[in-house]
Amino acid sequence: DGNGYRFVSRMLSVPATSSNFMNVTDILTLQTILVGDSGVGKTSLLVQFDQGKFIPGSFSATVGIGFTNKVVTVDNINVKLQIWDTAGQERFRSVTHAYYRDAQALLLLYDITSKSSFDNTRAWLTEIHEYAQNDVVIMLLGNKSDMISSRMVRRDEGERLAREYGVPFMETSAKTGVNVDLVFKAVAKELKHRAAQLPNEPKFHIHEFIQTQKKESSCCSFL
Ligand SMILES: Nc1nc2c(ncn2[C@@H]2O[C@H](COP(=O)(O)OP(=O)(O)OP(=O)(O)O)[C@@H](O)[C@H]2O)c(=O)[nH]1
Repeated sequence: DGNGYRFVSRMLSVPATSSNFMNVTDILTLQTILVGDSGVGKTSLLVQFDQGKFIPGSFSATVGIGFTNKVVTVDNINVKLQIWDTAGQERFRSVTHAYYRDAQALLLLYDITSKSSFDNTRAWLTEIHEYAQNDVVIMLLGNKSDMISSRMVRRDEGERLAREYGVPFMETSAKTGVNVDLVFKAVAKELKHRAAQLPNEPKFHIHEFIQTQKKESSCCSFL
């Protein structure tokens, strides 16, 4: 429909009852896109979310763009997340811009061990504002939170930047899986509530949800 949300109804061999109707027949398809500098861990985050695993030491930069479909259940509704994994390298930028427009959610990653990847989030945000929809859900993610001894960006710096951007923030680790499921769950919940708000359903607040659910690794206050 005009909102860019697609509902797919499947034929059922079992009769739909009021209790199973929403979660069996309706799939809400939502597009999410991962952006950020090359090497921040976009592909690794997606692999961890999709397959629950991390392949260490194998950095092969994404060429162009790829996608993964993953169904998550949110408030009894199956939400199909179509997650686009973009190449961080500059030379693929024009390819990936074309995908911003169709995204309902956009995850902007930096690497907590790389100050430049953090500084570059400003440039990424400028691109996002230029190419993405105005109401796109944006989340700022500081990835590689397991690499405590190499940390170059303090957690409070990430928090401050996210406040400035007016977007939710989390530190994640594609290696250990910390907060990875939560990222996608929060996105799916936010988008589901926007697309299908039931009459008596309380409003969903993504900032509060993340604040209460996220796990925080010990941060290096001496930095
Ligand atoms: N320790 C640690 N290493 C990570 C983490 N996430 C990614 N890595 C490593 O960082 C390197 C780059 O990860 P990728 O997932 O390929 O990065 P990318 O952002 O997809 O890179 P491009 O495809 O070039 O844009 C790989 O060697 C990963 O193993 C993490 O959370 N912790």
